[in-house]
Parts: sequence; C-alpha cells; structure tokens
Amino acid sequence: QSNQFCEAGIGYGEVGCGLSSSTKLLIKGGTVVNAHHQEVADVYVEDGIIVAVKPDLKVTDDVKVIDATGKFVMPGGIDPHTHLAMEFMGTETIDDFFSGQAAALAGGTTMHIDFVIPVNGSLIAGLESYEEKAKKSCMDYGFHMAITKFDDSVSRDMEIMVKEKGINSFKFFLAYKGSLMVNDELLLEGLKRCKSLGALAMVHAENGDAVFEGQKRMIQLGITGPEGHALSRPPLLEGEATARAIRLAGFVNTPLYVVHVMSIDAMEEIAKARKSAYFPNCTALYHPLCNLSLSKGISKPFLWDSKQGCKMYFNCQILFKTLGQRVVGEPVVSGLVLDDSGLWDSDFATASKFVMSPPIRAAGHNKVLQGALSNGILQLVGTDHCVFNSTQKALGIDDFRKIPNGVNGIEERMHLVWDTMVESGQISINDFVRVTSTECARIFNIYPRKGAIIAGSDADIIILNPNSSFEINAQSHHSRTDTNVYEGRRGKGKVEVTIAGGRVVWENNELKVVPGSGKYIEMPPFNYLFSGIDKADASYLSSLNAPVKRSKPTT
Ligand SMILES: NC(=O)NCCC(=O)O
Ligand SMILES: [Zn+2]
Ligand SMILES: [Zn+2]
Repeated sequence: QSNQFCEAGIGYGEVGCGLSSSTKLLIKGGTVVNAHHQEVADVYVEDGIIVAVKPDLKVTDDVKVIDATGKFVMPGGIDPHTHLAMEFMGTETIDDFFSGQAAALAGGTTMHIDFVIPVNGSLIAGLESYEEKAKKSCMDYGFHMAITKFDDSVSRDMEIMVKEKGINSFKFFLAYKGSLMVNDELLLEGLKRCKSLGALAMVHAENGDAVFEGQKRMIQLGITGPEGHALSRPPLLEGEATARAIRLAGFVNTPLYVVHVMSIDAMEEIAKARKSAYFPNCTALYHPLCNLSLSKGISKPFLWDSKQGCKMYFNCQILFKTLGQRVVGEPVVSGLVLDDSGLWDSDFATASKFVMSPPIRAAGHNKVLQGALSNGILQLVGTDHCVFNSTQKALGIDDFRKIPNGVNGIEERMHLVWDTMVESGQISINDFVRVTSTECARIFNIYPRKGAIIAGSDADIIILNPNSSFEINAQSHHSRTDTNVYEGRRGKGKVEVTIAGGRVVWENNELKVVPGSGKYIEMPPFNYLFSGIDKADASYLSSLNAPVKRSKPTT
C-alpha cells in the first residue's frame, strides 16, 4: 500500500498527478446504501453533484466509468470531531488541514468538523486563525467553536458566528482546568445563549476540578507514567460531568451533544436522559399524563400535589418511554475498539500514544459502548483525531500531566466501524451509513446536501469492497504522525475508492489530492433537535400558576 501523496513540485499539483480532469462520473452496478434504503443502481455525477441514482444509466464516452459490481456505494464519512493544527498543551497537533484531510480521504471520510479554539477568549480572532489554517484543505470541512470565557462580547460574537459565519455548535470543556475549562456558571450562560441562537451546545464531560485532584494524588504516589493519566481521571468523573451537563441542559431546555463518550458511566447518563426528562420541577408540561388531564379540562392534573408536584411521575416514565431529553452521545472509534492496556506498556512511546481525554477505559467499556451504538443510545461515531508524534508525546516523559492528549483515527474510523460493528453483525449496513455520515449531517443541519446518495447531494461517495481487507500501521498510514494506536490491526471491508466533490481522490491505493480544493460548509442553526422546543417552553409558562398574592406580615 502506498503512503505517497501525489506531489508535483513543492505543492501538490493537479497536472503532475494524473488527476482526472473529468467532471463526469458513472459508478456502475454497485449496491447504493443510504441510511434508510438500499438498491442496486448506478450513480451519475456531474460537476461535483449527484445527478441521478437509477439502475442501468446510459452515458456518453466522455464519462469516466467505475465498476462497483459486488461492492457498496455509500455516502462519504463525515467525522464530527477533529483537531487539525490545534495548539494544545504547549505544542501543535501534527496533522494540519492538508495531511489530516488526505488521511481522511484515504480512509473514506470526505468531510470533517473541526473545533475552532478562541484566541485569548476571542471568537473572531480564533475563527480568523482557523480560516487561515484551512486554506490548504483538500476536502470539505465545517467548524464548531469552543467557548472558553463568557461576557457580552462573547455573547455578541456567538451571534455573529451563527448568523454570518456558518457555525451552529459551541463546545464547552468541563475539563482542562487552568486552560480550556469552564465552570457551571459559564456553562449555564452558554447553554442559554446557544438555545436563543438555535445552536447546539457540546460538552467535553469530565469534572476538571476532580481530575486536578486525581492528578495530584497520582504524583504524590509516585505514579508519573502514562498509566497515571487513566488512574487520575476514572469513569465516575466522566459520569458526574455528563450527568451535570445533561441536567443543566434540561434545566435550560436546550439540546445537548456529549462528545467522546468513553465510559459506561457517561453512556448510562445519556441513556437515562433520553428515556425520561430532567426538568426543574415535576410540572404538568413534561408529564404526558398530566398534560392529558389538562387537555381534558381538569384544572389540576390528577394526582397533583401542590407541594410535591406530580405523583404520576413514575408512571409517566414507565408509560411514555419516548419522552426524553434531547441528548446526543458521540462515541469515538478509540473508545469503541481499544482498551486501556496499552497505557501500562513498559515502553513510554507505546504507552504515551494512547493518552487522550477522557481516557481509553478498561476492557468492557468498549463492548458496552458498541452495544449502545447498536441500540441507538449513542447516535454517531467521531474520532477526536488529535495527533502528536512521539517527540511531542515525550514532553511528558517524567510527568503524565504534560503528555499532549490525543490519538489518531481520521483515516481508520470507517474501516474500524465497519469491521467492529457490521462484520460482527451488531449493526446493519444502513446503520453504518447512519452512524458514520447521515446522522452527523442531520445534527449539523447539512442533510441531504451531505450524508446521502440522492440526486442533488454533493458527490462525496465511497466504494467499499466487503470481500477485501485492510491492515493498519504507521508505515503506510497517511497521517504525519509516526505512531498509530491501531498498529497491526487487520479487518474485513476496504474503502477502494473515495470521491470527494465529484473528484476521484483515492483509487488503487493512491491519493490524488489538491490543497485548496476543499470547501467550507456553512451549517445553519435550528437543527431538528430544536423542533418543538419553543412550544414546550410556551406550554410550560402557561402551565405555571399566577404568583401567590401575600399580604405583608404585620409587625
Ligand atoms: N481528547 C483529547 O485527548 N484531545 C483533544 C482535545 C479534546 O477533545 O478534549
Ligand atoms: Zn474533549
Ligand atoms: Zn476533541
């Protein structure tokens, strides 16, 4: 397998690469798989757009024809969680917007959403810096924005991001005390602002204060190696922060997206919230039985207690399983397929490559997270691709707290999800498309432009051969890093062709990528998770009794 980019001169040029100048493509005879449907059909592409999906399409001689017989033709992957060229922990991730995206394309991912980090709290300065970094993009990308402080100016800039810059999600780090971490007061302000703008609030859910304490404990015990990283931030701190963020989002009544769900503890909080609502008080609004009685003209819902609220709460939960908080859970591929054993490796370079936050958990968590992905508790898979080479990881040779946090995955995600989830029979091929592409497009409001193979969608397409196999190693991967946390893994199912924006960029194990060819994808606010939120709020307000009139106590 080649790990060479097609390079002409100093840059990466179209001319010397033998890139197809054809803007017309026909993918013939494959099984076209969307999240809700599959059929044997041809896919015709012109000028970067899918024009037709039908059996037996006839085309003229100037059209490049790709035979996909016996293979699956699917939407290119969309990675909702990456960090390319991010300055972090005293260094910068080694994959930039060119090398990281080239690696993604070689693995069947055709779009990613990266996190803009504000500069000294300024969103505008942060965005300008990321716009500069992204100029070398060779595939489509979008941005989330981190919020690290909150004041009137940040609040105003959040509006600019949403209304003018195409950003519809903001991330709050509850970890990384002293750098990115925010407290509950800021989180609450942020959640309220997100709600008013129709933007999705995202959280990195670990209790940063407790992690800080855990780290001190490990150092006092003399545990300075990479295993100290896992020991200092156990699953319960992820569970606590996940629960807290969910409850605060419930209190504000705004949707929440929990990034990199790594533990059973966090997953269970998400499961619980998606099944039943956490609202400030048990009021008629949120309990269907009470609503029912209200709608029948009964002024006080039945079994209503003026002090304790709705006595039917428990029954409501049991009878109306679908009632639930709008919480999205994103596992990442490392959390789904790895366990923490590598962190105990006696070789520092090997152990440190597994350091990420929240940590990769003990064996067992991964299998349970796979189950939660297959039954819909978790909805889409990211990577948190955040890569440092072994020299950078060695910044923490004497102290695990200084090891830059992050692992690779942008190139490996599609193969590992296919092999782990589809080959094992845990999810269908349609669900593979849903969790790797379509659901991300829906959540970030760019469906069906992305995430679908239908007429009118962008021509971001992969051809996967289920009878072929893949093998992962640092020698042949396309990331700039010198290690790979999936080193030596083999599996079934291989992305043989990647088409990005109507251009064949990966074929015959060769990349043909052009810096500057990727487009910024603006993402509008008010995705489907916001639908009905305003009605629920109005109904809540109207259900409140008028304030009790009290006379002033006489002295
Ligand atoms: N996850 C990680 O270890 N590094 C990237 C930053 C983050 O997402 O927390
Ligand atoms: Zn994070
Ligand atoms: Zn991340």
